Amino acid sequence: MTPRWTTAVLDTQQPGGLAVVRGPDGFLLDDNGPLFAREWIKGQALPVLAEHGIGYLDGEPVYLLELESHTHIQGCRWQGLRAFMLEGDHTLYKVLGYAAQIGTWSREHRFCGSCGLAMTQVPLERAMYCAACDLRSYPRISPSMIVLITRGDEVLLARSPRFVPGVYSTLAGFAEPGESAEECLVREVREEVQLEVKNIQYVGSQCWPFPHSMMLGFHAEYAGGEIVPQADEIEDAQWFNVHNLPPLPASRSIARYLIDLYVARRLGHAEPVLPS
Ligand SMILES: NC(=O)C1=CN([C@@H]2O[C@H](COP(=O)(O)OP(=O)(O)OC[C@H]3O[C@@H](n4cnc5c(N)ncnc54)[C@H](O)[C@@H]3O)[C@@H](O)[C@H]2O)C=CC1
Ligand SMILES: [Mg+2]
Ligand SMILES: [Zn+2]
Repeated sequence: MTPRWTTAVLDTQQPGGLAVVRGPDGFLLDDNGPLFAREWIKGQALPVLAEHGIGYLDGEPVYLLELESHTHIQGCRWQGLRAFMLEGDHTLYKVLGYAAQIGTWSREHRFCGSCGLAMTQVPLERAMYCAACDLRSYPRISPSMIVLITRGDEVLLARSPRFVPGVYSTLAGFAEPGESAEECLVREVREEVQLEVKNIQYVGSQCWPFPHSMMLGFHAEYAGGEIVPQADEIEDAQWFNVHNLPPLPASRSIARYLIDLYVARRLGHAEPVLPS
């Protein structure tokens, strides 16, 4: 089956196609959603910072207009990417998640990080270029590990002060230079709860465009220690029985998948599918 959405670098000199519009408050949307006829929306005198051709949706070319500032358009409103992740059509969320990462990168790479001069878009490549330094900057992706730690019928879940009240999730953290995903896992688990783990198994990965994480999902077994939550980062961490779980993260997150997968295996239920 042909995928409905494929990413591609498109020539912005070509007319036509569809456009998504991103500003400081998320994506623009009207009653038909966040995809606009490109020529029409470009005629609305928007404060466009950058335009990128991002791919094909059902065969139609799709472009991103990244705006300089907030703007009002009659009959339209703004919605953040998280709301599309929670409620929207999955393919549309993939389009917008990709657009958000390209928009963030393009906004943050207008100037060369080495010499400070303005950078230009490289035609037909997803890169910004500084001619003075002969330097290309590509979209940033930040590898992050995420792990479900288990002890028989119990799973270790924790709360960050940033979470929705009541929700508990798996431990996660950004990889640092010089470490493998497994080393990152061992370090983050020690830092966040002071536990030791064994039998580390890679489970799967997920793009997490908030703003540019690549989640590498693992399962690990408890090997020792008492839970000591990290000050400021971890509000609470507990062992929960698989029959008595607290409110969990959104169903499209790999955090939720890691929990659901373990519970399904433990209870002999059908296994969930990892959301891309
Ligand atoms: N898809 C999912 O199911 C989940 C995704 N996540 C994501 O995983 C990522 C890491 O999780 P956290 O616990 O927040 O990380 P963390 O435990 O490493 O702590 C966050 C801190 O890392 C630093 N930081 C921020 N951006 C960084 C970067 N690009 N590289 C290195 N350090 C950075 C900052 O000091 C920040 O306060 C986040 O993007 C988070 O949104 C977290 C949980 C669930
Ligand atoms: Mg963390
Ligand atoms: Zn430069």
